[in-house]
Amino acid sequence: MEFYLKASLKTSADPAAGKEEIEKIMAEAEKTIFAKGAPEGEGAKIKSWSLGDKSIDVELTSGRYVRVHDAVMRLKKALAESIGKTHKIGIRGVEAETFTITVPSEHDLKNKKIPYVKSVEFTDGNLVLELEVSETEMRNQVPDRILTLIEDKLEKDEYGAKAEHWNLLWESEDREFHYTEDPTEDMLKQGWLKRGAGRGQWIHGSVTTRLFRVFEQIVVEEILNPLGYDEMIFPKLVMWDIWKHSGHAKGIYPEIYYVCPPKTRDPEYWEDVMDYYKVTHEVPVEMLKDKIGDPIGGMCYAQCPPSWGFFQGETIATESLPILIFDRSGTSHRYESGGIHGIERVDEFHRIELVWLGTKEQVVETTKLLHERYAHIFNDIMDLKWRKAWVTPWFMAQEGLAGIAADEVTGTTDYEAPLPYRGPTGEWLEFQNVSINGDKYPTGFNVKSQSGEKLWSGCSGVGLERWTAAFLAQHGLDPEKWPPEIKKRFGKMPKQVKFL
Ligand SMILES: Nc1ncnc2c1ncn2[C@@H]1O[C@H](COS(=O)(=O)NC(=O)[C@@H](N)CO)[C@@H](O)[C@H]1O
Ligand SMILES: [Zn+2]
Repeated sequence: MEFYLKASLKTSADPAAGKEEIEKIMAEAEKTIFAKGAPEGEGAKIKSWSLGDKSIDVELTSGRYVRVHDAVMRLKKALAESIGKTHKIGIRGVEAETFTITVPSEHDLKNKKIPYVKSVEFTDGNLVLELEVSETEMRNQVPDRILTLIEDKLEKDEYGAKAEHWNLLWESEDREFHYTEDPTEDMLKQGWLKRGAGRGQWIHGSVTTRLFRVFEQIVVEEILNPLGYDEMIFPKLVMWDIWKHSGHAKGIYPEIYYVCPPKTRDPEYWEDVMDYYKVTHEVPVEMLKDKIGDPIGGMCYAQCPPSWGFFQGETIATESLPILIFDRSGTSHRYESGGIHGIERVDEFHRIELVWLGTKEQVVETTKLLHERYAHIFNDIMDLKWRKAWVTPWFMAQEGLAGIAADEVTGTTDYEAPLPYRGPTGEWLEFQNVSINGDKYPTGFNVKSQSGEKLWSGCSGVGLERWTAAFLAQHGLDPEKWPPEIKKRFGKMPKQVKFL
């Protein structure tokens, strides 16, 4: 990997007068200003330099230490101090004439439209990127972000785009399944629910709603109350700024439902749209496009990110840690893959999101307690066949990254259940997860602790559609056949609407 920069340092006067000082600085640079912060001999190098009548022209190369754009700023500073004092020659600015980054790669880039990248050439095992950057971009680490972007792409290709990491942690004993139908088909037949007007959207009748609430109540009574979680209400319309801090802005675009505000509330502005509808009974979507503003963000996707707005920029008192909160105040929306998935994969879903925040020890301890409580629910109350696996952390997957986290503590545990109707080799359903997110969110949202110790956090998403899908797929739709605890909590079958 190589950085190359041909730059011209614009001077306020002919630099020839300072030739001696300039020569000295150039001669020593690789041992002094270009060496600081780099392992022995791995700093920036001067390929050539010369004096113009109002500039000092230089060619620099570097590896990943003391990169050429940092090196040229150090050179500018050293030169300005020296010839500025002795000859009153100022350095006006740095102009990058040629800036290239060369990265070894097996193949070309698919997307070549990268900000500040003029061209991408794939020649004999290398990607050669030609950048078009000013001093501002060089100071703002734009070349570094471009290199990171390329290396992430190459790494992801190495892992294989969707190479999800999966390591079995635990599996409950096998159970006999007396029911092997597709519960969604059965529920439709029995009128428990109906498809909504939207893609992957359902309208839940009294029975599935009751079942959601039974599962929710179990989470409240078996986990949230005993472990001391307090309920909060997290925003459900998420602004770009939140997703910038949470990292979602790196890779969430294919799956979010975008939200745009009207350009104005003035009814006159909308009169033509209303008239159009009243006459044609069609919504003039084309007309709407230029009457609504740019997307301000999207519908709730991961559910926990907006909670961080509550802690952002704050220092938390030791007595308040660990913070244990949960939200169940609204829906999450994802533009999921096409095709009909029944209720196990929908575009609009209902989740209880638990978030915990504290020192690393507190977060690890809290996570352990959670795993124990969940096991108790799935083994002793829901009588499920299930397993849990160590997987690519959800926040990496949602930033389009693959692999596993740096340390063995940070990461996501997926809880999965077999759906008998999919057959013995059918894919198991991820029905919830528990994650230790390391210091990602406290750092991302600049949350500090009174003790100064790094804050860690974790989160767990309980998907009510998923719990219901797993439970009904294994136990069927007849409450008489449900585990006693569920049957008791469910009570008498609620009355249902009779359609003729
Ligand atoms: N399309 C979907 N339909 C139904 N439930 C879903 C869908 N996507 C996610 N969920 C539920 O939400 C849970 C967590 O989603 S996640 O993306 O894996 N993880 C996160 O977003 C974390 N913030 C924890 O919620 C999943 O385990 C599942 O129970
Ligand atoms: Zn979360």
